[in-house]
Amino acid sequence: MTVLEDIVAGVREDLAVRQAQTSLDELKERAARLPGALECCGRLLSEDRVAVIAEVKRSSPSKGDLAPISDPAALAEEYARGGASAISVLTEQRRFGGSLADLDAVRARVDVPVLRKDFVVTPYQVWEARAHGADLVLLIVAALEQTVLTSLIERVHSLGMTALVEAHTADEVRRALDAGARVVGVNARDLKTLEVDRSTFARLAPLIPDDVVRVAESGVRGPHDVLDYARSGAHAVLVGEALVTDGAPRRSVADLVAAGQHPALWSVRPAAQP
Ligand SMILES: O=P(O)(O)OC[C@@H](O)[C@@H](O)c1c[nH]c2ccccc12
Repeated sequence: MTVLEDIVAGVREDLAVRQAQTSLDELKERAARLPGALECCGRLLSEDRVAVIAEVKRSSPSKGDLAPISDPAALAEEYARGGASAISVLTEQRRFGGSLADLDAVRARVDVPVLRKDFVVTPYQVWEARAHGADLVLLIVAALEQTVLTSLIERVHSLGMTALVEAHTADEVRRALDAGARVVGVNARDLKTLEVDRSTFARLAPLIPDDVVRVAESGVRGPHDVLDYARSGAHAVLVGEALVTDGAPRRSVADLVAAGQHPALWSVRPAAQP
């Protein structure tokens, strides 16, 4: 069994417990009472800077506990003040220590778009995301059959949210695009082995057309990695560990945002020139 299969098996067990507690109709009623999801593609596609998506991440299967996050909403607020374009909240419990309560807390505090980061394999989880105020939902190509991927993307979009469709290989990028993804994330980490290879984004980005948002995920240690990803065509970067393990999240995000506006990017991003 790969790490990914193992995680998804645990997610399905936890999901069965929640489904027994909260019916789909209840989720739909909750979702109907909320303001609509925020538009995300335009924000992330802005041509004059690289958008930073900052992640609330307590632990990871590869590193174990990363940081004690006593107040996820306060952390998210610091990210937003530092200039984050969106906040990613891990809601997977067993390996990442997250929860829907973390998503609720963050949603209540910030005005920027919020991403539900989990191993979504059923429409119920998409409704959950919306009922808890998410604007974006992660869908991992490697965890989904093509027909399921296509229908989950349609479901996310039909609820007014945006799907961040994650790929790690050329074949997965093609599947994401075939399935209708408007935002494609290239994860430098192979979820089957947990190994990180930062060159993955540069190899796969050319397969993603310009009107699709290209997100570089994982492995950003600091501003130089943002610059590298941006030079390879990233519209946005998704950063977790480096932000939660450093004591100054607002400044760290601001440094990444500044790197994404660096003059060295003017040649690859003509629209950024003054
Ligand atoms: O902590 P990092 O290396 O900055 O990575 C963040 C994010 O990309 C990573 O958490 C992630 C990317 N895809 C995922 C899918 C599930 C869980 C987690 C992830």
